Amino acid sequence: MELPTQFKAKYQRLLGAQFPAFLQSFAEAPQHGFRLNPLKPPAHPAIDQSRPISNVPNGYYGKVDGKSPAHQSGYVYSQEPSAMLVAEAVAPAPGERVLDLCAAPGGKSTQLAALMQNQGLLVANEIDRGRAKVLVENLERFGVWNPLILNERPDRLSPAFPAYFDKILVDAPCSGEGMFRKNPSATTYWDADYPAACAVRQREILQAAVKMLKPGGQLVYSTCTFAPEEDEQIIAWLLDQYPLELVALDKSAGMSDGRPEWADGNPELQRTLRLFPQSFAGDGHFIAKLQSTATGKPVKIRGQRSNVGGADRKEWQQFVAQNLTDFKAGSLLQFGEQLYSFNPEIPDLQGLRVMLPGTPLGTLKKHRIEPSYGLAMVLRPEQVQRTLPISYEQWQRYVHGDIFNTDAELPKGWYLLLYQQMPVGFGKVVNGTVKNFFPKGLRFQVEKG
Ligand SMILES: C[S@@+](CC[C@H](N)C(=O)[O-])C[C@H]1O[C@@H](n2cnc3c(N)ncnc32)[C@H](O)[C@@H]1O
Repeated sequence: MELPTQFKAKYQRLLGAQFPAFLQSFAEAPQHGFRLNPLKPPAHPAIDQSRPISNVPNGYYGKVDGKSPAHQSGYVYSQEPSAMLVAEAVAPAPGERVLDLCAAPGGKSTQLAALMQNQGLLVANEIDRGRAKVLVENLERFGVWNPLILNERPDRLSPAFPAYFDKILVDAPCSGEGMFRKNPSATTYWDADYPAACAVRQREILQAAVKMLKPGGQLVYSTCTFAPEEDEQIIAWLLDQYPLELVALDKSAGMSDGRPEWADGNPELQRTLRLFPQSFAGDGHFIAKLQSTATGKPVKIRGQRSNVGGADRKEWQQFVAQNLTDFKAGSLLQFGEQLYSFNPEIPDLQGLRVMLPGTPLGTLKKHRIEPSYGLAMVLRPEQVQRTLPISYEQWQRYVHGDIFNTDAELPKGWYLLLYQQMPVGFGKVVNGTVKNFFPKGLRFQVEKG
């Protein structure tokens, strides 16, 4: 790979003796990783789990097929190995209010939800609408319960969530130097001034983030760049501007301390974490964890109210009685024909660009409900009255959007389709045929191997 001359000169100066190994790392193949999903009941997809990633309980080196049943049903999530350490640094507890401010495509949000054991409130925001759609798909497939997914600028978000969150992650847009070997085209828009330009945007995002942090809450900031302007220098600025202090991050073999000498010399900057590809098997990353030392009372905000009328509520209750067992939705919300379960802790959504207010339950049709894919993704097989095990060939037909035949004796109704015990979506059985309800926008063809 051809690295920009000024990039090489900069890191030769900063890294000194470590520079040759750093440079050599760009010639090596990028690492791949995946996480198993602890929110889903244990299944045994044939996935090689022989190479665990340090400090990431469900993370492994290796590649998973994006067109496999394990991926489609949300049992695995592909993610770059270094990136997995970020959510581990956030370490949210079940029940907390957590914001992932720059969230798409959703690697860290899915991991945060897993660490929260689907309890509490996860707000995932993404400024870019196209990317926010992918975020919705990924959180839905992973089975995240009642996530609030927004498509907002950070400065428009902060008035809605004043001093609200226990934990905030800012996985900032950055110059992406740490990903050059995975994405060599990123080198073409790099120039010596690019990191400083990125830092301006990072400070704007952080100004909004700090306003949303509860007194005593924690903020994690991460980038996938080596640039001190976007890493230690941003943290030095935060410490200077706000009542925040650095929390030391756990480091195991191959993980490095932050470099105070690359910012204002504050020795506390060593508490941040750097991942260099010459010493850690993953891309370049920087992570810092800050604790608010502010004091103050929580601000009262107006909560979102349920807007579902008696008849539609009854329709949903009837669907539950006829199809589910031991399932409790949160508060109910209706957008158009769509019915959602939402977390009653969320603020009034008026004026916010909402991508998903919670878990999609179904579409309200005349006197019936069509269950959604999102509902299938949060259900365990034992929570459904009728399940239908399907073969690999039937699964291929299902994700392609085709109908397929089944036992002609099966009673008519909604069935949660299971491939090797993994729920893959709903189908409606009518006279020995399984009608396909796999969402049109997600359909794909599995290539013949
Ligand atoms: C490093 S990526 C996030 C990756 C994500 N956290 C994950 O783990 O999948 C940074 C994100 O910030 C978004 N972004 C770009 N400009 C932004 C801005 N001004 N404010 C907030 N987010 C921004 C980008 O669209 C991008 O999705």
